[in-house]
Amino acid sequence: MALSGAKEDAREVRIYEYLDELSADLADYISELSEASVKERGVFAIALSGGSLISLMRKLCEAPYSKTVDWAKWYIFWVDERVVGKNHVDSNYKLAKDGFLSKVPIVPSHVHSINDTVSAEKAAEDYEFVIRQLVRTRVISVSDISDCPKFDLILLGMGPDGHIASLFPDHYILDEKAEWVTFITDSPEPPPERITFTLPVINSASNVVVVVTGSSKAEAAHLAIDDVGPECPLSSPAKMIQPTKGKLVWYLDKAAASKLEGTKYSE
Ligand SMILES: O=C(O)[C@H](O)[C@@H](O)[C@H](O)[C@H](O)COP(=O)(O)O
Repeated sequence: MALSGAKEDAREVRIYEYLDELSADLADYISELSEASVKERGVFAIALSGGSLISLMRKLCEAPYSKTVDWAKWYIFWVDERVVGKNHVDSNYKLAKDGFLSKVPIVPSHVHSINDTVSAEKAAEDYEFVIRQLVRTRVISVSDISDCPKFDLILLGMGPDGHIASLFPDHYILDEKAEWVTFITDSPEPPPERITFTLPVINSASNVVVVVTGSSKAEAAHLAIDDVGPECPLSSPAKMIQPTKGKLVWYLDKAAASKLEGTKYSE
């Protein structure tokens, strides 16, 4: 049984006792979003993050999804990436390739990883250019209220400090409004050089899913999800996930949800 609570109309919090159950429901939800998007637009543009998210997506590589998902229509992007070689142990591309992409029949030319041969600044610029081209051809949709790309699904993890993508607390790039993709060279967590989608792009997505597990994230989850008023550090990046028109769903395990207020059981 999952706990769930609709905190606001377009925001839902799903809480699971067991990771296997979380993983199964996550696979089911992603496959539903893929089906809806392919039906509506003919494609599914999905942006991945790193961390434990990839292993929690494992059930998508299994039956029935391995056969039922229209993999040929998937286009893969990264919400954030470490500026290291594609074979480097820190590469989010490598993580996704080893744990997910190599196990499902996604068209290799639909996989859009960063240019790993240039500086962080240039990699961000190049990646934004790639995204702009795909917005032009409508592989990626466009927001009707901003000029931002509208990804069909953005998948995020969250760190114990409340960071999402490579948007860290108190960092000046939280205020970045002009760029779609930006870069940092001073990440508080190694490696220091990263590229990341900016908040306006994350908040323009049709769907945002944040997957958070473990007790070390409980306080950050509470601050991000609950209405904590002045207690909340204003710069909690996870609290800034507020899709303008899209739907936000939090997937939490019991440990990560242990400090949440007022969540009700549902069948
Ligand atoms: O590069 C990073 O800073 C991390 O990969 C980060 O983006 C990750 O998504 C969160 O820290 C959650 O990671 P876990 O789910 O593994 O805790």
